Amino acid sequence: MTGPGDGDLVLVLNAGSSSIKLAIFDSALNQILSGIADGIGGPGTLRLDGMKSAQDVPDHATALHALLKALEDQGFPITRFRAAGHRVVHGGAGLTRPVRITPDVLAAIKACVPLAPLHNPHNLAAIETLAHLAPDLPQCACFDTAFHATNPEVATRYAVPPAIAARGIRRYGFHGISYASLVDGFPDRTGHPLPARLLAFHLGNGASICAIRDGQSVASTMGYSPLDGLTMGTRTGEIDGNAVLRLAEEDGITATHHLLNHESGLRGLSGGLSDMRALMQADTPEARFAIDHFCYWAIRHAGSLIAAMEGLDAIAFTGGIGENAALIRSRIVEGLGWLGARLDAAANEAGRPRLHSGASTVACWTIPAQEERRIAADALCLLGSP
Ligand SMILES: Nc1ncnc2c1ncn2[C@@H]1O[C@H](COP(=O)(O)OP(=O)(O)O)[C@@H](O)[C@H]1O
Ligand SMILES: CC(=O)OP(=O)(O)O
Ligand SMILES: [Mg+2]
Repeated sequence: MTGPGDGDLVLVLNAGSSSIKLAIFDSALNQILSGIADGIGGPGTLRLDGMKSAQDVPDHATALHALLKALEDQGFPITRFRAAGHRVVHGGAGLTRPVRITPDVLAAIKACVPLAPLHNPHNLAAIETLAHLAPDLPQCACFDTAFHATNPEVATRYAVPPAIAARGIRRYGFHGISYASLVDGFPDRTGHPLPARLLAFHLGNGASICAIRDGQSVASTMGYSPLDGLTMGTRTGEIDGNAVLRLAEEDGITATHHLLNHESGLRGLSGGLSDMRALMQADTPEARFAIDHFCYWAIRHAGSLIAAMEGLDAIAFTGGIGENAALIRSRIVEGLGWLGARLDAAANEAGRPRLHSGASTVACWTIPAQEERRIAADALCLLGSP
């Protein structure tokens, strides 16, 4: 089947820890279609351009195949695309720009699997599935770590001897495609130029904060892997290395890995719920404590990042929680009230772009994450004119 735009369509796949998002763009970056499989690991849903179907999505492979089948049913078989672009969460120290996928790049992404165990395997699986279905399709990768390549060494270095740092034991930072798209989209969304000191909260299943100074990342709450920093859906966030060593000694490495990455965070605190929407509806003391913990640590880490960029001009919220959960935004901004941040309650409830009241000395915004558009733009840039 052919149609308008054939030959210039780019398919973007964004595999997160609990969802796979998909989008199709033409060469002018118009979004032609979007889809998502979410709730992976349980009774999830599949949506393609608003059409929703409940579907059991036990794992990422099932979700990806279901999405590709739904695309084909809509007249978009894989052969219709000029290229595919992927979000790849960990690019290590070497992959700091978007790249065409080659065997060497694939090997470098594989080498980063231990650093992002909840993500890189799914990103790789998406690349390999498409390569199997369409061996001639050019594929590109954009890296969540890349935006943080501008962090000063003092921010990325752990206080370990040089030989250990040389083994790649350092902070990288993640959600960089989201932050890069936030920087790009800020003026259009807000009607204001990018402020000098912007604190960006990417709050989704994974969550982080980034200090953005003059458009560049100077510090992030995430470290060596996407486990560090804030309390997350199923990840601990910051935890003392000696506590990890004790758990590994007593329970073994596999069990400890599973505990820290899959059974902790909101899920561990609440006794089973990792999803913020579900937690906000569950009126139990455990659910309330999990929400308190999430907000408290977001506020505490925010303080550290504000210090790293020597003050604050504006705050931006993005990601599934940041864009949709008015309660969480208001709790976090209240916690930063000592800086002069004040919300307009009605604007916050309505999830408007501008959230701050006239009395606020800090501007507060919601900015939808546009990871897929950014990946498509980078892929088109790499491919050049058709
Ligand atoms: N209306 C809403 N209210 C509260 N939380 C929401 C809402 N919509 C989505 N979320 C939360 O956003 C999180 C998922 O964010 P998302 O950025 O899509 O995840 P991922 O990290 O998998 O990309 C979940 O905790 C979900 O409950
Ligand atoms: C890096 C990361 O945590 O990604 P996600 O929020 O998609 O899980
Ligand atoms: Mg995400």
